Amino acid sequence: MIDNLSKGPRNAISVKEAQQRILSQLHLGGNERIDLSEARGRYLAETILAPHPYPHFRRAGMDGFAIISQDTCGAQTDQPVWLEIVDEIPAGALPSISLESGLASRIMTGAKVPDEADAVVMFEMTEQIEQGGRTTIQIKREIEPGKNITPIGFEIKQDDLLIKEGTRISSGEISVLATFGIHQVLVYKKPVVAIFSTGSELLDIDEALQDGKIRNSNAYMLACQIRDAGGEVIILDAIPDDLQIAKARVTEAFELYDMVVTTGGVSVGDFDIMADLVQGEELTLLFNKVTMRPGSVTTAAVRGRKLLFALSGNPGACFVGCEMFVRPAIGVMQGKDHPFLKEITGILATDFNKINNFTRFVRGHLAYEEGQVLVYPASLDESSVMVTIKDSDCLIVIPPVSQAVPKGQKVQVLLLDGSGIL
Ligand SMILES: Nc1nc2c(c(=O)[nH]1)N[C@H]1C(S)=C(S)[C@@H](COP(=O)(O)OP(=O)(O)OC[C@H]3O[C@@H](n4cnc5c(N)ncnc54)[C@H](O)[C@@H]3O)O[C@H]1N2
Ligand code: MOO
Ligand SMILES: [Mg+2]
Repeated sequence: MIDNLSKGPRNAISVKEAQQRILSQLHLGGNERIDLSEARGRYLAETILAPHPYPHFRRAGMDGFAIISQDTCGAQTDQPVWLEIVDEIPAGALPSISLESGLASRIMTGAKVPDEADAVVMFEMTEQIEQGGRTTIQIKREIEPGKNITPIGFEIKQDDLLIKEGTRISSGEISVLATFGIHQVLVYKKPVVAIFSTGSELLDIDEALQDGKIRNSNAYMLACQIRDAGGEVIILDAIPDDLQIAKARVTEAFELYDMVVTTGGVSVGDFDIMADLVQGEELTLLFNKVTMRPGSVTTAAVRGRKLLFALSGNPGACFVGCEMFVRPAIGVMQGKDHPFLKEITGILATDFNKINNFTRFVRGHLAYEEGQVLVYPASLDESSVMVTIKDSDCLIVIPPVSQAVPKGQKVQVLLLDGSGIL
């Protein structure tokens, strides 16, 4: 007879407690210097201060004329002032003439303003007239000092904090770094995560369907989630339901990679080998039951400084387990300050009738209606259901309740990638 108790006792702990146990094991990964053009999505491993102010010269904000504003004192429609144009300054060039009262320089947007000028008047506010071999402009109103000039350091002063260590690099950060000539950056190495699926029922995605078997969708779903979280993925061949083979393969993966994520075989079934594997002496179990649904059987263990996440085989549970535990772990290893899914408050758009004794993370989608964030639970939300993951941009948190949660109730909502408001 097969002894299910060999899978060891299961003491359910809360999601928060499970996350804390994981955090306590995590350490920052190594770092590497890479080209800025390769840095999108990476996490900075250094804090960067501004090496110079930005802009670093007084910059014209309009195409027009650099002038001394005092010269326009008293100017009005019937009493224009006349200034002589003595220079032309394209962007990238330097003024070649010092301005004095009565003189103006043509200047283009982005060009350095002559030191003596304190305003730029745009072309449209002037009239150019040739008289006596001189080119002059007529200005019919007073121009205030500073007009259309961006002062030195307007955006950033020298030594200002540019980007803090642990920041994820996206277009805005790339723009800042490029501006300051920081063409290479120190970033955390991406943790290399091995993905194993377990289950003798699994076919690879290019195999023909067979009766009783299914294609291994979880490995590819997980690979996507892990890459989104900033990890590098190695999808390893699926493991049949054989404890000795699984042990050998997982041990090998620990030697080669920074983290191991498995899917399937963590429940109490006769062939649920992961539940036994995490009880082995090389591993220290962190938890094997969490008061959440889906994903109650989510299991985590540590070997040396490396983590093993044994996620459920049920696609819904596998997805949620990865979002709640694997994603934050990868974030922390790259110095991310707030590694957990972002949380907002939303309003439940339909009744939620399932009674739970565990906290439920219900797949759903957000809608903005009349200034409010409404959340719609997915029609099919069981742990085993795969198809509604693609329609979800959030997880609706339904705490343990003994009654249905009515439409209109405020609920906590965790935002998934693609919610558009991350
Ligand atoms: N007697 C009990 N049975 C079950 C319990 C329980 O408490 N007592 N828990 C149920 C819950 S809840 C879940 S969740 C599942 C967890 O199952 P496992 O993690 O052991 O996963 P498997 O048994 O290997 O597979 C479950 C399901 O998922 C399919 N699967 C597995 N791997 C993949 C994959 N890579 N891609 C797509 N689908 C996959 C597998 O074929 C099964 O249908 O246990 C319940 N049972
Ligand atoms: O572990 Mo199961 O997903 O709780 O439903
Ligand atoms: Mg099972």
